[in-house]
Amino acid sequence: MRFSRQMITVEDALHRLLERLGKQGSEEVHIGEAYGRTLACDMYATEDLPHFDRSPLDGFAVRAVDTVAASPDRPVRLKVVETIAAGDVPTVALAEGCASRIMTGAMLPAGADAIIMFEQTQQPAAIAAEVGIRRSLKPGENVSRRGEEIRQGTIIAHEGENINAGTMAILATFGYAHVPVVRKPRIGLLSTGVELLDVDQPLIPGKIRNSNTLMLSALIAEAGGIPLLFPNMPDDLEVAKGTLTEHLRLVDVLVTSGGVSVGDYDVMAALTDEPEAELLFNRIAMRPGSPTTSLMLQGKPIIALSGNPGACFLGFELFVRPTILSLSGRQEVRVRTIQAKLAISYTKPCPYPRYLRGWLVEEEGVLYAQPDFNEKAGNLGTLKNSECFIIIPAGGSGKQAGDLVEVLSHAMPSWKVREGKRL
Ligand SMILES: Nc1nc2c(c(=O)[nH]1)N[C@H]1C(S)=C(S)[C@@H](COP(=O)(O)OP(=O)(O)OC[C@H]3O[C@@H](n4cnc5c(N)ncnc54)[C@H](O)[C@@H]3O)O[C@H]1N2
Ligand code: MOO
Ligand SMILES: [Mg+2]
Repeated sequence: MRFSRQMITVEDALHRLLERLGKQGSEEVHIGEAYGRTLACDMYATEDLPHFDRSPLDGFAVRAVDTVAASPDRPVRLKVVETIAAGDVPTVALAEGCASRIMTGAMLPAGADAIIMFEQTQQPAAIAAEVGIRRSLKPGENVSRRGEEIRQGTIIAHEGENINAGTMAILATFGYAHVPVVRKPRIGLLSTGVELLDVDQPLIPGKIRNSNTLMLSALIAEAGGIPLLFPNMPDDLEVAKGTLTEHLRLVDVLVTSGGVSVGDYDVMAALTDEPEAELLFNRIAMRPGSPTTSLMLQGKPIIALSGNPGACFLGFELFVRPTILSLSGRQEVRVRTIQAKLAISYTKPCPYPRYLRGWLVEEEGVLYAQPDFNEKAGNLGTLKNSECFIIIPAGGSGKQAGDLVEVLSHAMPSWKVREGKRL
């Protein structure tokens, strides 16, 4: 199977993987820890919002009927009976000809049905016993009514929603000190290859330092998973079977780097031929990273990324990020693209869609996709500048500068670009 591989599309490969993912349980976290997590159930308004009639202005609470005759030339004079600050409960009900000083956010006194802002009154000092009302008001004018924004019992956030800063605000408003969230998936991570040295080891001929593990660990955490780093694995099939089986007990998904091609020591490819492994895919119509592989072992998915750093990075965005989002309970996990104009021509022919690393530039209101010149799968020096993948479709002779291309942007995640109608 490692040599006679069946090629499938990126979409089919992702589908095969996603349908094998289990469901994560939920946990309660303090709201201070909830940012970026996924809500595990629908949340409801525990009260009306606002939960009392309140003033949106600094001014006077009045009875509109008392102001009917008011004009700038002939202000109506009302007796000031109370000052109400935000947080106070008013103690005096307004009788005919009376007004209360009231601050923004404060509760309306009984009898009041309109608010006039200070600027539209004549009132020399804060302690004055009278106020001149310089215009007439309609009943209800400038009053924030109880429940006008949200009614008690309404759904305020849905299961599967990402908890962003706005969600934090609404959950806090309704008193949710603890929030039910989907448990973060534990993503095991290891690199294969005897050529790999640790970051603190001196270079010796033929060997390289392991850069993929740290890169992937950062990406996993950023995507919302808990990375569990395991030691590098030698390219030995029997060792691999034992080691991976052990690791899989501790994680929800295992991500590996390297050993997926047809080389003599490509251990992850060899593993897919073993009876205990169930192959999901091992050849994808894409460049780089066509040998990216996935298999089930011990009932759990392994995503085996290419060892080439550029291909490894792409494999993460196409397969691991959606896996983490899906396990995190997110409803939108599909890798969606946006359109931009290709900044320079790319004419290298390719039998499969090619994902060029690059970045987006806005020039005079037009979005351009700028490919990196250093796009070989084995190159890693410019990975840090790579903010998107520019998709050059298969066949033909590439794309010309100015042509519209699909772009998969991880700096501006395309899964955050909404589908559907504008308001
Ligand atoms: N005869 C063929 N050879 C290759 C083919 C092919 O179709 N036929 N495909 C090529 C393609 S495409 C890719 S992609 C690579 C896939 O390689 P592997 O996933 O098997 O990865 P390795 O062989 O282990 O390593 C490849 C490369 O990456 C370096 N590497 C590995 N791990 C790390 C790490 N953790 N950090 C940094 N760099 C790493 C490794 O030293 C190699 O240079 O196969 C092609 N070959
Ligand atoms: O597709 Mo490989 O990923 O060329 O390096
Ligand atoms: Mg190899």
